Amino acid sequence: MKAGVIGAGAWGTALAQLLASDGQPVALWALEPDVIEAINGRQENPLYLANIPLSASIRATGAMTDLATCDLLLVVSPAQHLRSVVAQAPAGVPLVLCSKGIEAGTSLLMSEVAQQAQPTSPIAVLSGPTFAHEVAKGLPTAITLACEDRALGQRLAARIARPSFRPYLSDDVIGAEIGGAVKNVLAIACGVAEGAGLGLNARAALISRGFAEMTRFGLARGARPETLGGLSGLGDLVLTCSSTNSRNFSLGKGLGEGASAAALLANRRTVAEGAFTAPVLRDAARAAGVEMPVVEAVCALLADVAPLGAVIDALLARPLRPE
Ligand SMILES: NC(=O)c1ccc[n+]([C@@H]2O[C@H](COP(=O)([O-])OP(=O)(O)OC[C@H]3O[C@@H](n4cnc5c(N)ncnc54)[C@H](O)[C@@H]3O)[C@@H](O)[C@H]2O)c1
Ligand SMILES: O=P(O)(O)OC[C@H](O)CO
Repeated sequence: MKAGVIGAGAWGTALAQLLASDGQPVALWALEPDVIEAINGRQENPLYLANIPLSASIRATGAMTDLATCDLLLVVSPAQHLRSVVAQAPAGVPLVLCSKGIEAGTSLLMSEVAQQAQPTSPIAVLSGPTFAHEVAKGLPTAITLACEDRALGQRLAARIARPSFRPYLSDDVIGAEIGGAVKNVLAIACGVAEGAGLGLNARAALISRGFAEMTRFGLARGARPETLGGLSGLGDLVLTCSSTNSRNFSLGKGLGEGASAAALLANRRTVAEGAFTAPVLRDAARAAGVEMPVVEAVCALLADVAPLGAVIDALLARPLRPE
C-alpha cells in the first residue's frame, strides 16, 4: 500500500524520505509547482530541505486526488492551513497529524480541527523532538505517536518505525498536541534570552518555568502529566530551546537582538509556528484561568507593545512564589 504525505515543507519532505527509505512508494502533495518539479525531476527540494538527495520512490503531486489510493496520510501543513488541506484530502483514510499549533479564531487543537474537516477519518498525532534535516539524514530519533484507538496506533507505529526512527505509543492525543504547540512559544522566549545575552542560567530558568506553564495548561485541558514530561512535551521543549536550527528559537534570537517581529516575520517562506500559537495560547490560558507569564511576555514582544528591557524586568519582578 502507498503512504501519502500532505505538505512538502521541510518536515513533510523529511517524513516522505523516511517512509520511502525501505523503497515503498510515497505520494507527496505539494503546494508549489516548482517544488513538485524539483522533487520529480531532480529528487531534491531546495526550497524547503536543501542538500538532501531524495528517494526516487517519492512522487510529488499537486492533485489531492492522487492520494486516493493511499492507506495512510501524514498531514504536515502549517497549523493555520491544516483545516483547508485536510478538507481536500480523501475521506476515511487514517490521518497522522504532524503539525504543531493551535488554530487561530477557534483555539482548537489540530486533532479537533481534523475531526471537523474529515469526520470519518481516524486520527493520530506524531510529535516530538525532530529536526527535519536530522530525520532526513537518518540520524537516530524518537517520537510520540498518540492515538486513542490502541490497535490502530500499533499498526501506524509499525508502519512508520524505521531502524533509526522510533515511535513511542500513547493514547493521550491532547497531551501530545499541547506539548508540541506550547514548546514553540517557549522556544521563542529562549531565543530572546540568547539574542539579548541573558546567559545560560536564564535559558534553563525559562525551560523549567516554561515547562511548569505547559504542565498547568495541559492539565487544565485534560492532558496527562507523563505525556507532557515525555518526548512530545519536555523532550521537544529541550530540543527547540537549545539551537538556532529551530525557526522559533531563531525568531526569538532576532527579537532579543532588537529586531521587530514585523521585520523578522515579513516575507518568510518557512513557518515559525510559535508566532501564530502565542496569542491564541495566551487567550486560551486566560479563559481557563491558567497563569502563563512567559507566554504573556512572548506575546508582548511579538506585538511590539513593550520594549525588551521592560518585558524582562516585568518577568523578574513578579511576586516571589513557591516552586
Ligand atoms: N521543520 C521541522 O523540523 C518540523 C519538525 C516537526 C514538526 N514540524 C511542524 O510541521 C509543520 C510544517 O512545517 P515545515 O517545517 O514542514 O514547513 P516549512 O516551513 O518548511 O514550509 C512551509 C510550508 O507551508 C506550506 N504552505 C504555505 N502556504 C500554504 C497554504 N496556503 N496552504 C497549505 N500549505 C501552505 C508550504 O507549501 C510549505 O510546505 C509545522 O506545524 C511545524 O511546526 C516541523
Ligand atoms: O524549527 P522549529 O522551531 O519549528 O522546530 C522544529 C521541530 O518542531 C522540532 O521538534
